[in-house]
Amino acid sequence: MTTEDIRTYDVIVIGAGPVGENVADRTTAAGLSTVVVERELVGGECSYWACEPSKALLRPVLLRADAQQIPGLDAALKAPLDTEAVLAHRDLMSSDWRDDGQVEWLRSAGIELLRGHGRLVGEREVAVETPDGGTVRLRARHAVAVCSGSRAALPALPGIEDLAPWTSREATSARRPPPRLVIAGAGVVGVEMATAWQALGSSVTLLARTDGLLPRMEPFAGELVTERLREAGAEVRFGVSVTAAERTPDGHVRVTLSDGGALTADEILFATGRAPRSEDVGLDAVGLLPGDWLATDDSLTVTAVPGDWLYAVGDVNGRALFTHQGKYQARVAGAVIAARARGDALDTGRWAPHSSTADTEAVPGVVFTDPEIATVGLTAAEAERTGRDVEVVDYELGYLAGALQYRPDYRGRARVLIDRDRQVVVGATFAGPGVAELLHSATVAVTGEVPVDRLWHAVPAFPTISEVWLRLLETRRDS
Ligand SMILES: Cc1cc2nc3c(=O)[nH]c(=O)nc-3n(C[C@H](O)[C@H](O)[C@H](O)COP(=O)(O)OP(=O)(O)OC[C@H]3O[C@@H](n4cnc5c(N)ncnc54)[C@H](O)[C@@H]3O)c2cc1C
Ligand SMILES: NC(=O)c1ccc[n+]([C@@H]2O[C@H](COP(=O)([O-])OP(=O)(O)OC[C@H]3O[C@@H](n4cnc5c(N)ncnc54)[C@H](O)[C@@H]3O)[C@@H](O)[C@H]2O)c1
Repeated sequence: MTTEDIRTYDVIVIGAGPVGENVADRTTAAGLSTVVVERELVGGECSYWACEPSKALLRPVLLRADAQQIPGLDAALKAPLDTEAVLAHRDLMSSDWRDDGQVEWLRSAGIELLRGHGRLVGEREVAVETPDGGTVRLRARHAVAVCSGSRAALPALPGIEDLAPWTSREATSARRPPPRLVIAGAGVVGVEMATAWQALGSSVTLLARTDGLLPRMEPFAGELVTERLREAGAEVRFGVSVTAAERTPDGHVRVTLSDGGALTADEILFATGRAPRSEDVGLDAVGLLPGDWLATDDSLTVTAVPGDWLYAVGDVNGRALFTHQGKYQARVAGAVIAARARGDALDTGRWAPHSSTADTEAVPGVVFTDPEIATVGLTAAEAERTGRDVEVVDYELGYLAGALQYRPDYRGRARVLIDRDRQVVVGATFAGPGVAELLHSATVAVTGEVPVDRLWHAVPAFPTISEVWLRLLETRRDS
C-alpha cells in the first residue's frame, strides 16, 4: 500500500443511517473534516426498512379507525383500504429505496461520502472495501464513530436458513399482503406490523411468548392493543412460541408451536428483537469482540478502548433503539468530539452538554398501533424492580371531553409516576387514539424535572386530550 492510498480526515463515521448522518453534521458544523462510509443506502434502516415505510403503512390504518367512529364520515369509511394506493404511498415515503436525496443533503452539508464497507484496522484507522473491489485506507486525526446500527435477530431454530422468513425488512417493503401471515414476537415491530398487514388484507396470527403484548410497557397498553387487533380480525395468542418452521414444497410455511399446535401460513415474520451490526466492523482489531453491543459511557465514548478516540452511537451501542434517541446521542457525540479536538475539558454532569443523560432518564417512544401507545421514562414495574419510591396515578382517557370529541367511542388510559422524594414526574404512559402528539409534554415534564405543584399552573386547553394532565393532578389530590 502506498501513501497515496491513505486519506486523512478529522473524523471518520462508519454508517450513514440517521445517526451517522447527524454525527457527521455536528462535527462538520464544528469545522472538522468528516467522511461517512456507507455500504448500502444513505439514510440507513430508518428511511427504507423501518420508521418511514412502517409509519406510511400505519397512518391510513389509524386515521381510518378514528374516522370510522365520527358521525358523517362513518359510512364512507366502511370499505376496505385501497391496499395498492397505500403501498404506493409507502414506496414514495421510502424514496423508492433510492438515496439520491440524502446523498445531496450530505453534499450540501459539506460531508464527504465514501461508498463501501468500513472496518477498523487499528487506532484511528479504517479500511474501506469499495464497490469496485478496491480498498481505501482512512486515517482520523481525532475520532472514529461507529454508527453501524442493528439488524433483526432471528431465533436459533433448526433450518431457519432455508425458511426465508420475513424480518422487519420484508415486513416494511413487501409488494403485497400475504393471505396468511404469522408473526412471532409481541414487541413494537410485532404489534405495528400486525396492525398494518391485518388492515391491508392479510389474516394475521400474532404469537406472544409472554402473557400479553408489549411486555416491557404498562400492562394496560398491551391489553388495549390486543382488544383492537382482535376486533380488527387478527388472532392474538399468548404464552406460545415457535419451536420449528419449514417452507413446504408449495411455498407455504408450516409452523410448529410450543403448545403442541401447528399452523400453516404464507409468510412468517420474526419480530424477535435486534442484534448489533458489529460482527464485521473490525472490532477485533481494537481488542473488542465482534458481534457485541458496543458499550459506551454517557459521552458515547467506547471506554474499553484507550485514548478516547472511538465512539459508538445509535442502535449499535444498545442504549435506546430509536431514531430520535440515536440522533440525540449523535448531537452529544458531535459536541464531545469537537470539544476534545479543541482541547477543551468535557462537561459530563447530569443533563450537561457532553452527557446523553436522557438515555437513562427519559427515552420517549410511540407505538403507532390502534390505539397509539406513548411512553417516556419509567414504568411501574421498572420503578419497583429498581427500588424507586413512586406514586402511581391513573386516569381513564375516555372520561375527557376532548377525547370524546376526538372519537366518540374513545377508550384509553394514562398513567404517570411521581417520585415521592423529589415530587417530580419520572414516567408516563398514554394509551389511546391520538396520544402520540401528547407525549412531548410528558418528556418536557420529566427532563425538566418540573415540580408537580407547578404543573397545576400548566393549563391544558379545553377540550383537548391534554386535559388528562389536569385530571391526573385532581385524581392524585382527591385520592
Ligand atoms: C420496523 C421498524 C420500525 C421502526 N420504527 C421506528 C420509529 O417509528 N421511530 C423510531 O424512532 N425508531 C424506529 N425504529 C428504530 C430505528 O429504525 C433505529 O433506531 C434507527 O434506524 C437506528 O439508526 P442508526 O443510524 O443507529 O442505524 P441504521 O439505521 O441501522 O443505520 C446504520 C447504517 O450503517 C451502515 N453500515 C453498517 N455497517 C457498515 C459498515 N461496516 N460499513 C459501512 N456502512 C455500514 C448500514 O448500511 C446502515 O445504513 C424502527 C425499527 C424497525 C425495525
Ligand atoms: N414506533 C417505534 O418507535 C418503533 C417501531 C418498531 C421498532 N422500534 C424499535 O426497534 C426495536 C426492535 O423492535 P422489536 O419489536 O424487534 O424488538 P422488541 O425487543 O421490542 O420485541 C421483541 C419481542 O420478541 C420477543 N421474543 C424474543 N425472542 C423470541 C422468540 N424466540 N420467540 C418469540 N418471541 C420472542 C420478546 O419477548 C419481545 O417481546 C425496539 O426496541 C424499538 O425501540 C421502534
